[in-house]
Amino acid sequence: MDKLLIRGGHPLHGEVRISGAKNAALPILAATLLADSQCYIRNVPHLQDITTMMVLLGRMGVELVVDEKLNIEVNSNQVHSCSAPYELVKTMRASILVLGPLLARFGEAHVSLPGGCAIGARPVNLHIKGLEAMGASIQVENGYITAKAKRLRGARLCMELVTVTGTENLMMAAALANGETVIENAAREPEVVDLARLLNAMGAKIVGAGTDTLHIQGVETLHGAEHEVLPDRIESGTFLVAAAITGGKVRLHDTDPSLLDAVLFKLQEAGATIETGTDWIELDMHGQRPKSVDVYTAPYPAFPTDMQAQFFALNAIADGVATLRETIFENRFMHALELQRLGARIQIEGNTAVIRGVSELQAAPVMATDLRASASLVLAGLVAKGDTLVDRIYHIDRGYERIEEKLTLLGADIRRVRH
Ligand SMILES: CC(=O)N[C@H]1[C@@H](OP(=O)(O)OP(=O)(O)OC[C@H]2O[C@@H](n3ccc(=O)[nH]c3=O)[C@H](O)[C@@H]2O)O[C@H](CO)[C@@H](O)[C@@H]1O
Ligand SMILES: C=C(OP(=O)(O)O)C(=O)O
Repeated sequence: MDKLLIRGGHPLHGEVRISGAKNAALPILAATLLADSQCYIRNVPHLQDITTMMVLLGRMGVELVVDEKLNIEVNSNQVHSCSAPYELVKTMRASILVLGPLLARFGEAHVSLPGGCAIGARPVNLHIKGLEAMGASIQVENGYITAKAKRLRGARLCMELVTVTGTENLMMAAALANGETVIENAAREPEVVDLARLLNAMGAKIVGAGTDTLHIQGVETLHGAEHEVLPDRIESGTFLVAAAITGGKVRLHDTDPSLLDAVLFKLQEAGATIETGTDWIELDMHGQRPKSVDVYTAPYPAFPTDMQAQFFALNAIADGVATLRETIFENRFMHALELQRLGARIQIEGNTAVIRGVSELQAAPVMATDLRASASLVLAGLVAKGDTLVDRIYHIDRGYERIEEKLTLLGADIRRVRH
């Protein structure tokens, strides 16, 4: 099994290109199920989750042609199966995103329940409830969701809580429903907006993406379209923390600073100088140790839960005491125990962690438990004294494209080893 071996102590300097966003590319690939002609998707990141989504679509009969840059041509006119089997869904929760499109276009879907994961229970009850309100008949049996609907009908949906993939699933379903759907308390994440952009290019009538109320006028058919996936704001944030934690200076290209306000404010509070242009961000830490910063996660545009673990690592070596509150997932502090193995001083009570920064971390073997937890261990490894070996990095490969190559370009001493 692959591991990452990191020798800490090298401030990062240089430039790095940011990939397309995993959390936008996944719903976008699922949305191609809705089109009756070819879609062409550019800037797709090269990630394990993308491969899983392509395998899943391929099993249904979707034709995918991928070039060497991972631009993808997708044609879903030969779909012969509306099933998403457990063996694929269990490796990637985002497989649930095929439920809405399959039901809306083909009238049926048989999708494995994704189950919980390390960061929380993550039920999909609100996806199901929304589709039922749109007229679907749904049964949950033997670990599978079986949904049927001759044609979905528009409905007024008031979401009990803000759910990103829930909003995406219902928006895709509503695009082909009969009549108008209104989604209140919708997720405002940039990835939802990117998906709406593709759907509208396919002929959908969606108004309000990026606000908490979506109006979707259903249409009879959707056609193919071209789309460029937006930059990954979480990969961007992770590389900025890598620069900040090591006291370095890094410029990100092909990113979008406007998607990262909450994270950039926190990095400035930690002592970084930040400059931005339309598609670049430069962070300079001037060789200084970061100052502790409090973090409170909440739906966009507040501070993203997907950056909480990275700021945990930053605070572990910062000057001061920080309080981190995780409000989205009930079990997203799994990295804390591993960071403690590196010498971090952490106290946890419920959804709140108090981190007393230490001036130095000590290397140790550590184990990744989920995607962003692995990122936090890599970040800590970049500053820990000695060689940190990060195990179970298949988690990191789900969401970071060639992370060790990109960090090496910035001067980190990191390599993939097989033990
Ligand atoms: C592929 C993708 O885009 N993943 C992102 C998406 O996950 P995902 O869409 O799964 O996360 P949600 O926004 O749905 O989850 C938010 C909260 O709502 C709860 N909930 C959700 C749906 C539901 O039917 N019932 C329910 O109770 C969840 O358990 C969680 O506590 O948004 C999360 C929150 O920004 C991010 O961390 C993930 O990276
Ligand atoms: C939690 C994440 O992803 P997923 O929803 O795919 O598990 C993430 O990207 O941090």
